[in-house]
Amino acid sequence: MEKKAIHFGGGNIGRGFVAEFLHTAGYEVVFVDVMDKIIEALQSTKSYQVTEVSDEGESTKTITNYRAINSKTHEADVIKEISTAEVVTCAVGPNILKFIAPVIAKGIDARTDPTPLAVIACENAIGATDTLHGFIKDNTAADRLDSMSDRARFANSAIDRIVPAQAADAGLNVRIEKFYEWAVESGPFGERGPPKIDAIHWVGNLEPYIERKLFTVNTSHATAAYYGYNAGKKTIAEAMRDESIRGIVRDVLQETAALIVDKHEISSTEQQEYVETIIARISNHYLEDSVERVGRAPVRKVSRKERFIGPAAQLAERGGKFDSLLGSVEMALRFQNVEGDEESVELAKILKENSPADAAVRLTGLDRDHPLFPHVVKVVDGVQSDAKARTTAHLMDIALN
Ligand SMILES: NC(=O)C1=CN([C@@H]2O[C@H](COP(=O)(O)OP(=O)(O)OC[C@H]3O[C@@H](n4cnc5c(N)ncnc54)[C@H](O)[C@@H]3O)[C@@H](O)[C@H]2O)C=CC1
Ligand SMILES: O=P(O)(O)OC[C@H]1O[C@](O)(CO)[C@@H](O)[C@@H]1O
Repeated sequence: MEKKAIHFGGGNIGRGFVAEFLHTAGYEVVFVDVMDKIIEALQSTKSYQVTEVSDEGESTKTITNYRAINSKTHEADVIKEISTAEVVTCAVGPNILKFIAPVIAKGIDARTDPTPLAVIACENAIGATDTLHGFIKDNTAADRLDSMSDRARFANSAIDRIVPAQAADAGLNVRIEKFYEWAVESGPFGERGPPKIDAIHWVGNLEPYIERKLFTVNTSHATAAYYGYNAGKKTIAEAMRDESIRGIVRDVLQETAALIVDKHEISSTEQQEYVETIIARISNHYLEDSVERVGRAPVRKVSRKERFIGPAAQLAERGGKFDSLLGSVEMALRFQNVEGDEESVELAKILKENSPADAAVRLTGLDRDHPLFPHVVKVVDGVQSDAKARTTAHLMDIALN
């Protein structure tokens, strides 16, 4: 029988990365999404194209052998598919995991296949599969929990490929960078071993991979996005052409490199080479990547385990330098009320309605006695004071005219 993988989220990374590699590995891919437009497009086509863009030119692959189900309207079909699949992946965004968990839980519960399902969340977050697993357990009957590992195994992953927003007329086709990295824990699959997916680099310990990726790629990318946005730049490539922003990105990466080299078995030479690769990748002018896309969801991005506070907190605990990271936090806090980004509206509200210390707790989740906390409060205070000064100036303007 043909191998089958169920993938939640038919968006950019879903179509342009996960499905591409599942397809190459010989899987039939069943996309699950809640967006009618994406589902209808996937149901009414037999193929779409993934085009890699780099200095070396363009190369296109055709993806076929897929189906699509709308989980909003056809939940029972999704459950049935999961009950007979080998793999479930998702790329829906870390905040959506709780919404896809109930249907996955039902699909897992309905399994009779002796080989456990492999569940791999492909989100930009530390321990995203563990988070999903937690929600799945919450949606499983208590008397079925002990035997769940007979029906499913859960492996965390680190996923890296820049897939910008696509042109309005692109349809299902995706333009992406050539570079990719997909590291997944092998341990959860035990003696039976993980599924055969050649693009995956199976690793015993994921922490060095996910921390190196999140605290280098995503820290630098988001730094360029927030500084770029506040300087009126349109794209990441444009921000990176600005010498001062490029210098700041390098300063931030020096701080995270110190942590990565100190904490993991990665030499400073190796980390420096990685940094150079990442700077070249995020400067790629072949990808039209807007500062708004890369800066999206600022509340998530300033949270405790994420790309700025995560490394800054660890550096503060180790007596390291973290002031450039605080600069990125400040710029992230200034990413407010951006059109189409709900979290940027929520961020503005939190900053308006709370004292500096309370806003710092709500946004970063840092304990008040953490060594980083007073530094973050100072940054929050500065951003709030600027906002108040701008409001006062605006009101005076209205009164005078
Ligand atoms: N775009 C990129 O360069 C990269 C993105 N990622 C991660 O991949 C994830 C997805 O990112 P993108 O593909 O860029 O976003 P996207 O917005 O293009 O795709 C997300 C998809 O999830 C779908 N979705 C939302 N709620 C759903 C639900 N309840 N059930 C099923 N589908 C649902 C959306 O309709 C959309 O099609 C995020 O966690 C992101 O951090 C990771 C590495 C690179
Ligand atoms: O939703 P997030 O965390 O911004 O995830 C997407 C990010 O991941 C990256 O692909 C890096 O792997 C960036 O291109 C992109 O900004």
